[in-house]
Amino acid sequence: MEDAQRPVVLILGAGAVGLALAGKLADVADVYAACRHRHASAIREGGLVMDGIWGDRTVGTLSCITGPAELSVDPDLVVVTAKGTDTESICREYAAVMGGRSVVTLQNGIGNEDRIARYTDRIIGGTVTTNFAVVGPGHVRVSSQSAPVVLGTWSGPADLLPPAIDLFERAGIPVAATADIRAEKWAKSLLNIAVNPLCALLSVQVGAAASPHLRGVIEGLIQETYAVMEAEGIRVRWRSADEYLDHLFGVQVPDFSTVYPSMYYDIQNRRRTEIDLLNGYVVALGERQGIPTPYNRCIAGLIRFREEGR
Ligand SMILES: NC(=O)c1ccc[n+]([C@@H]2O[C@H](COP(=O)([O-])OP(=O)(O)OC[C@H]3O[C@@H](n4cnc5c(N)ncnc54)[C@H](O)[C@@H]3O)[C@@H](O)[C@H]2O)c1
Ligand SMILES: CC(C)(CO)[C@@H](O)C(=O)[O-]
Repeated sequence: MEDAQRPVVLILGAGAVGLALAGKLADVADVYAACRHRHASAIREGGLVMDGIWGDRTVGTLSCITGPAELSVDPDLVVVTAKGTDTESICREYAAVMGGRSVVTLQNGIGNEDRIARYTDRIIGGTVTTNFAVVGPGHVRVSSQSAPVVLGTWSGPADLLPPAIDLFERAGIPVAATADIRAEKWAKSLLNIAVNPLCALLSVQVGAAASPHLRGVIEGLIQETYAVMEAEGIRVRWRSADEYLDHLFGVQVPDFSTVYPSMYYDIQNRRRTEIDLLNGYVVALGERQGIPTPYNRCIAGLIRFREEGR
């Protein structure tokens, strides 16, 4: 980044995660948020309203754009926070801006970095284990957090990562670097595979995962995911499905017990979900490896049924 003190950051697909991030980064960077008209007009009029654990405040210094023609500067860093269903379309729309730039993705699921790689070869993969929700136009809430943001180089030179870590740190966002971002993406996906589709299907908060009625389903989802990860040579910090399930039920479910996961809002708002990047991805890899994945296949089928608006 040219000016380490006040870089220019472009957030692509600013909704719950992207607007909250933009609000924090605006303290230390000139931030442009590519978002929809309803957010852009509310923020231009009254600023971005944030509440929750990242602070209650109104941010008046955030610039919103609704298309690349409105961007008058060259960003030092691009951060993709669109849903995985929109990765391809938003990258295509902003292709001229992304070319050759350093791009961070904070999206859930597996496969976004490979799509972004069609537009730049300087990619930082990331995970964010925090709950964000859109309260209304130009208003976001950050409710709970279970781990720092984790960033790691996906492709590109060794000097790509430190400025991004430094930027997040200066903005007051808890962040850690990893040498194995591919494993980290899977480690984060375990939580989303376990709770996102169930909470979306049942219209319940994450705490419902502790119910003994759901426990067997979640165990099945995670055991299958571990079998597929093992066949693919992916090793995460929890060495076995049981070790992860202890963390899930002992730490993550309590941390997020009173919030809805992002997929819940997609089903409520009749939008496509990220199921193909989560449970659907496990099913596809299972087919490739000859590993049966009936729990994930069932859950993915139920979500696809709901995506059809039924
Ligand atoms: N919400 C959470 O708590 C949470 C936590 C961790 C990770 N994530 C992940 O972060 C990503 C974003 O999630 P979210 O909850 O912020 O989703 P969101 O739907 O609230 O925000 C994405 C925004 O991008 C906008 N968008 C899409 N294409 C666009 C375009 N071409 N131009 C302008 N705007 C465009 C959408 O309209 C939407 O407002 C997902 O991968 C999600 O799984 C979410
Ligand atoms: C951490 C998480 C489950 C909490 O909201 C998030 O990844 C989500 O909503 O997808």
